Amino acid sequence: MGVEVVVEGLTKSFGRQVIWEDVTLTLPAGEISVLLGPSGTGKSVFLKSLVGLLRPERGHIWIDGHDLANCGENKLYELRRLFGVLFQDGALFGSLNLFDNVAFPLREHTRKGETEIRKIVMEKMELVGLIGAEGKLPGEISGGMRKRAGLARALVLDPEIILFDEPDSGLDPVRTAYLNQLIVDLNAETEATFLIVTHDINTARTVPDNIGLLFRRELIMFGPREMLLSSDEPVVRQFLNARRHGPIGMSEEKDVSELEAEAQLGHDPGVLPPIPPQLMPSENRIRRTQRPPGEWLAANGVIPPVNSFVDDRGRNWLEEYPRLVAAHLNGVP
Ligand SMILES: Nc1ncnc2c1ncn2[C@@H]1O[C@H](COP(=O)(O)OP(=O)(O)OP(=O)(O)O)[C@@H](O)[C@H]1O
Repeated sequence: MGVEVVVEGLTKSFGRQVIWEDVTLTLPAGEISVLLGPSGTGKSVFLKSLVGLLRPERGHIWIDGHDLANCGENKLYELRRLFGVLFQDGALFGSLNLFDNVAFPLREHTRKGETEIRKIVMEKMELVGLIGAEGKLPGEISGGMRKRAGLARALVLDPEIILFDEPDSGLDPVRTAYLNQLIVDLNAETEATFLIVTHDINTARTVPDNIGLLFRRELIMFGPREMLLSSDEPVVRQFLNARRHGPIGMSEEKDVSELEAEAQLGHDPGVLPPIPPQLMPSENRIRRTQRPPGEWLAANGVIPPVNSFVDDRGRNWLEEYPRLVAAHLNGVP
């Protein structure tokens, strides 16, 4: 089971440029969270801060009772081993084949022998669907395969927390759909705590248990998927509807006069589309941390847009989900 990550009052600046201030959130153990935000709002800086590659000025990152933001180098080294990170381009060594790339952390950080290393590498290659490609160099394979190889390498030390920096960048929509399914399946399999930075709205709407949004140097909102997907907050609606109209401007936030001019022209960030069902693991499995659809909405008295939770086969997951759970309890595969 993954570990909980509690971020408290975190602030990061470079010189006089404040990137974000007073960020507070909890990544619940074993759950999938997504972090959204316009370009340049510091999402990558946030991921790097979580693994201790950057040191924030203020605040805490609590993991297993240790404050990663304020600990010494030895403790930091130990805590870092809880993490697996998938960097944007896979961050593979160009001169090593995929096998050696994936084996690298094992050879570097463990005393395991080559037989055991081979067993672990092949197991992870199989998880990401790369069996047969071990001998290829990163330059000989597609971007999607490089991402999967990067993912196999991120998994190789059995991390409790996995960070994904734009796993879908540069992928076509079909490959993105495959990768999203792989992410959900991996979460079911490993039960690690996941944090995904993405610009892909479909990924954000269907994959996570929780969504956060960075804007104006702060975390505007962080909470259950259904909370964000039913939010009235203009910046949330603008982002999730991918609209020009709303507080987010071309390169920075719009000022009050620009927003007033938009309002006079009747432009707004758009109405909320139906909440899609959450992507389920393959083979009708249920993730241990999965919340039933509609749970947050019902608990908070929020009525979702019509046609929410209906999938492309016309099945309503408010009815389908309890059936699936009942089938599991009865041992039906
Ligand atoms: N090491 C650094 N030194 C100085 N400034 C930095 C450093 N790393 C990042 N920045 C600045 O921090 C800001 C946030 O960058 P970051 O890459 O985290 O944004 P992002 O939200 O991930 O953007 P994108 O969505 O475009 O990938 C940028 O203005 C960037 O120039």
